[in-house]
Amino acid sequence: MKIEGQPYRSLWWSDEKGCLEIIDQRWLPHELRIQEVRSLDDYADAIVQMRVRGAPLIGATAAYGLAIAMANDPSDASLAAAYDRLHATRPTAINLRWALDRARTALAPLDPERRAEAALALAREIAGEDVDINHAIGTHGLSLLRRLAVEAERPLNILTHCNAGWIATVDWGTATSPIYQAHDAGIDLHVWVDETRPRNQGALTAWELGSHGVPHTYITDNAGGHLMQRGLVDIIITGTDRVTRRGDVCNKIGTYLKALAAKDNGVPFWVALPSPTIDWTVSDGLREIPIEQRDPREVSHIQGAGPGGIAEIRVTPKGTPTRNDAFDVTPARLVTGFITERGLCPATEDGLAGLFPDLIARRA
Ligand SMILES: CSC[C@@H](O)[C@@H](O)C(=O)COP(=O)(O)O
Repeated sequence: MKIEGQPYRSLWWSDEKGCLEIIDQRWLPHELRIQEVRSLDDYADAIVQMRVRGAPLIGATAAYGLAIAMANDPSDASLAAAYDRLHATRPTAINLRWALDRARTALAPLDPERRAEAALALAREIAGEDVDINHAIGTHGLSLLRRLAVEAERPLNILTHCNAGWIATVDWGTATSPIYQAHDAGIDLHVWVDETRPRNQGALTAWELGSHGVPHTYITDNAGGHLMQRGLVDIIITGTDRVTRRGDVCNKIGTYLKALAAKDNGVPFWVALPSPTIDWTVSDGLREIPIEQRDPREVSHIQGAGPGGIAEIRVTPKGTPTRNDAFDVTPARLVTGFITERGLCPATEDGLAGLFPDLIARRA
């Protein structure tokens, strides 16, 4: 997508510099900073610190991380250590394990001398596939939005939570891909952007949508139900960090409450789902998906841009205990359906298996 008219991806490999370059998302939406990622430590740090974030982008970054490890030392021990190091960075988004498993399966049988080149080619392939998958999600989502727009007879109001935008992926985004494609197709729409405390990923979504000229309004996390009660939300589209084979959706904290309010108000709740985000090995999202516990400081303090740069201030009394669950699980029964790269389907095991019969063999 474009920033001030110039096309960007969230990461790209520079042959000239011999390293990966990323948009360091900690500085967005205030500053566009590009960072070179060179060592395995840099890769792990980029994911842990959320310089790169969003399930698909974490997966693609990890694939490049394994490639760097193989360039430095292609031995079996190095492959195993790099896998473990990267896998330990963040626990919830399944795309991380998906990308690492795919790379390890491809690299392990190879002669070590061939691993570096093969790992880099595979990382490029994973990044390229992500772009294609997200574009296809957008095409299928566009047909859904087109139908709703005809019924709405006014600008179509879409609500989204967190940032499942192009910077959470390599390009296009998942939840935003239908929005960008609908906007580009001339559909009159407006997006309610949830703030998404504590990391305020909504500000990233607002920055993206603003750069693309998509009409939007930034709202507090608690406003969604109120807007739904007043008929001001026609559809919700979120991304996801992991979907179980029966269709439970793990996504950024607060998603569950939006789904509950949507059910109560008859608002369709759709989830944009790339197939690498399906964890076929688990069924019950509440019991089986590990929820990342992040630094309580993200709750007790807020960050923003001030006259002297980026500033952090405390919002709680000193010493107040805080807890920071980064994700929650929305049971499949609250999800209207999935928008995938192969089309739309209900949030059920049969729905997913019908679209992805070639992938269900990954079931435990
Ligand atoms: C296309 S991204 C889908 C999800 O990864 C996104 O909604 C989300 O929860 C991101 O969480 P984050 O903690 O910012 O990595």
